[in-house]
Amino acid sequence: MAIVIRLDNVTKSFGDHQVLTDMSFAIKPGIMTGFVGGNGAGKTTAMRIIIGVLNQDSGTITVDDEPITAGYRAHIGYMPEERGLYPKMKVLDQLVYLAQLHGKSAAHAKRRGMELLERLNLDARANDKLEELSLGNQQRAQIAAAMVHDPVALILDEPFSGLDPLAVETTVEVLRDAASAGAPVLFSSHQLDLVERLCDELVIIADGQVRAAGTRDEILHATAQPEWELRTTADTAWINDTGVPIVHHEPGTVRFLADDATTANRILNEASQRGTIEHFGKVSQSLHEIFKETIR
Ligand SMILES: Nc1ncnc2c1ncn2[C@@H]1O[C@H](COP(=O)(O)OP(=O)(O)OP(=O)(O)O)[C@@H](O)[C@H]1O
Repeated sequence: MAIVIRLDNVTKSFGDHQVLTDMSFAIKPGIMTGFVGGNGAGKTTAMRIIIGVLNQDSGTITVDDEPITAGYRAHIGYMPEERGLYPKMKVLDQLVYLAQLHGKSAAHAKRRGMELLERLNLDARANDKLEELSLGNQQRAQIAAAMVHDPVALILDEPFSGLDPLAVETTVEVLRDAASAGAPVLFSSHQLDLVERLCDELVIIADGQVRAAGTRDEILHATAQPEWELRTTADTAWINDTGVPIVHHEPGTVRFLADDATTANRILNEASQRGTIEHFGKVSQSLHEIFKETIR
C-alpha cells in the first residue's frame, strides 16, 4: 500500500505577502522526511495546507496521484505548532477521547493510548492533567495524541523542540515504527544536525520555495559546488591568473571551485611544476554549509 503525498506548485499569499511560491515536493511511504528552513520560511503554512486547515491559492495536493480528500485528511496524524490538547484533562483521557473521535472503540483507544505512553516513557503520568506535566512531557503527550488513532500519515510541526536527548531517541523510534508500517512522515525542525541524523530525506526551503530536496547524498551532490584544496611548498600567487573562482587563499594553501576534473587537474599540473604538492583533494561540504548557502 504505497502512499505518496505530493505537493505540486503550491502557492499561498496572505494579503500581498506571498508566503509559498510554486512549492513542490513528495512525502513518501516508509520514509521520514525532514522539513527544514529558517524562521518564517513557510513550513507551518505548507503543513497546514497539507492537512487542510488552510487552502492554497493555486497548486495541488495529491495522494497517490489523486486529489487529497477530506476523508484521507481526517486520518492524518497532525501535531500543530500551537499544540492543541486540553490543559485540564488527564493525559490518557484525552488520548482516548481523540481516538474515539476518529471512530476507535474505547477499549482499543485505551490500549493504544497506554501503549504509546509506555513507549514514550510517559505511562506513569497517564492519569495526571496535562498542565501538571513539564513542557517536555506535554510534548510527548502531543506526540501520542497525533498517533493514537493509527494515522495513515504523520505531519508533525517541530515535534522534537523541547525534548531531552533520550526523549528524542524514544520519539524517533516510535515515528520510525509508523514509517515502517507504511505511513509517510513529515516533520519540521530548526535543528539541522538532528534532522540530518534522523531523517531519510530532506526538504530544505527558504522564502517559501524549495531550495533542495532528496536524500542527504543527493542534496550534497546536487547543490555543492565542487571545492578543491591545494597545499604546496611553493608560492601560490599564480592561481589568481588561472581564472578559477577562489574561495580561500593564504600562502601555500588555496581553496578553489571547479565543476569538472579537467580544470582541477590543470591546476594540479601547474602546481606540481612549481613545487612539491603536500595535499590536493576535494573538500567535502557539510549539510550545514549547504543549508546556509541555500537559505542565504
Ligand atoms: N495567518 C497568517 N496571516 C498572515 N501571515 C501569516 C499567517 N500565517 C503565517 N504568516 C506568515 O507567513 C510566513 C511563513 O510563516 P510560517 O509560520 O509558515 O513559517 P515557518 O517556516 O513555520 O516559521 P517558524 O520556523 O518561525 O515557525 C511568515 O512571514 C508569517 O508571518
